[in-house]
Amino acid sequence: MVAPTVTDQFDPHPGDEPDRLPHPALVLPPAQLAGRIQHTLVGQAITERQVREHARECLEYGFDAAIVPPSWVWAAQDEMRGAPGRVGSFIDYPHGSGTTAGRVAEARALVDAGVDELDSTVNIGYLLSSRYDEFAADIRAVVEAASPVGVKVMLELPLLNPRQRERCVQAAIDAGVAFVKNASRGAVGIADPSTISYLRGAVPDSVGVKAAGGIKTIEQVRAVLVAGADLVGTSCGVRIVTGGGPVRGSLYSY
Ligand SMILES: O=C[C@H](O)COP(=O)(O)O
Repeated sequence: MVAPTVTDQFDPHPGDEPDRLPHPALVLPPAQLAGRIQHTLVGQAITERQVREHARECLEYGFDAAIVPPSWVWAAQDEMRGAPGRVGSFIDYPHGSGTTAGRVAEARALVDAGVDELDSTVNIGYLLSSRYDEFAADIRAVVEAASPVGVKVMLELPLLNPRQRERCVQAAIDAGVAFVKNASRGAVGIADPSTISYLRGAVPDSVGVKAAGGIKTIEQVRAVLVAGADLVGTSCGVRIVTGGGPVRGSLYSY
């Protein structure tokens, strides 16, 4: 599930000294970074028409996956039937304050529905209450329920102090997550390169890093990829790769 790094797929001058080359994320045109973007549709009033349009956009621009609300996975899958696109969804979004039993049931239902990708909130309230065992057990339960689909956990790092960040990341690693993600959405905090770089340094190479939260420009995408992100989650994928289109996203809708 861990994607190869951007560097793996780009060698503009074979034989040159690698350290003399700019990072590929800085020089590739926006359309060629679409494969790093998880095209995300979140919100309270999402309609079938929007989900189907979102799935078509995923195919048209070559995004890594279309991420849609749990109840709409079937519609995205239907729209992408026969095409190589991948469909993902999210668990207990956006707050992560549901019961472990409910989150486990949601994970199982989504896996049974055939999702390719799963992002999960974590119960950050447990962590902030120093209930570390409950916090870790909840992540483990979701990871086990989702298997064999890997889980990306949204760690809500902007809400945590440095010690809490360490505990949070370690619990995710110990639970066997596939990816760590800095935050669930822009309303929690805008993804910034220093946080992504922290995450990249805190997890082993076998764990991917996804940057998300208020990413609305190609410059932001380039910056988080250079900082070590493997994937970028954003509600503004089309705008980012085309330079036009509406600004969307949880930053404004929550
Ligand atoms: O993983 C993707 C996030 O939900 C997108 O956050 P955003 O709505 O702030 O772009």
